Amino acid sequence: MDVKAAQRLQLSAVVQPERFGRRPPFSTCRLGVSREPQSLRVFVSPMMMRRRTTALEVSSSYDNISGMMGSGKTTVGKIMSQVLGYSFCDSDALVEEEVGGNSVADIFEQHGETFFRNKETEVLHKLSLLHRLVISTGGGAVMRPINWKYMHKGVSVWLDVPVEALAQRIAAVGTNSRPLLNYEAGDPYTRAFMRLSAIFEERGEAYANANARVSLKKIAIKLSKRDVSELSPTDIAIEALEQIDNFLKGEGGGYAEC
Ligand SMILES: Nc1ncnc2c1ncn2[C@@H]1O[C@H](COP(=O)(O)OP(=O)(O)O)[C@@H](O)[C@H]1O
Ligand SMILES: O=C(O)C1=C[C@@H](OP(=O)(O)O)[C@@H](O)[C@H](O)C1
Repeated sequence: MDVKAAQRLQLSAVVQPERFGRRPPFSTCRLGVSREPQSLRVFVSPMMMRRRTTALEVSSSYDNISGMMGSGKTTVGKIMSQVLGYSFCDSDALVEEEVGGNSVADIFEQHGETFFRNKETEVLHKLSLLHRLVISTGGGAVMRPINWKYMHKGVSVWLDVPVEALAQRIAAVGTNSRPLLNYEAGDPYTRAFMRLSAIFEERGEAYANANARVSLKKIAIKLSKRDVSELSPTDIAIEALEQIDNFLKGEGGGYAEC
């Protein structure tokens, strides 16, 4: 994170902006690290556009981010982990590690989707036993109820990004690493758009199981941006942290939405 972005977050003494320049951007996790006490609390004073300095008290020490492929779970999750001083985990990367370093695309090709999904569930189970983590889950993790059992051990955040924006991002980077997207004909944008629309149709309700929904359309309105493409990952991370804060303050009181 650059210094300017850190300043916008108005980080407290606990998370010093100047530390961002010297530390690696985030620390990654490995499965099997020892547990830390659940009571450990992190106090951050980020925020916000309204120049309000709020103490964000994260009493849950495990946050997971869901959302469609390309929604920015990894990009935004790394920023969140840095702000919170947590480790960052990408569940896809852990599945790859468990399957001997094969890429997700190779795992799909060699073993099939069910094998991948079983490994993903195993990884989410293991991660749910750890603390002080921000986890970027694979986009399809929301489909299995058993995964929600694990994801609800912490606070879950849904990054809700319009399909058009997802398709633009994915068309820019290609579909090679995302096996569910790479077999439609047509130009890269149309291909991604068609597949993502169909997948979102199937999954929309499952994403809504998250504790907090971070809608990029709503953030764009709030920040007077013309379009969600004008939002930076930091804008989105800030909103996600605020939504977590809202959820924790009203815990038991339902869904947090921006
Ligand atoms: N807010 C954003 N604006 C523009 N591009 C973004 C944004 N967030 C992520 N991206 C880009 O979109 C692509 C997918 O992001 P990534 O974080 O890998 O998504 P996910 O982990 O949800 O699949 C990457 O190329 C990333 O640089
Ligand atoms: O949506 C999905 O079903 C998938 C999303 C991918 O993760 P990302 O969302 O990180 O791309 C990866 O887990 C796999 O390709 C399947």
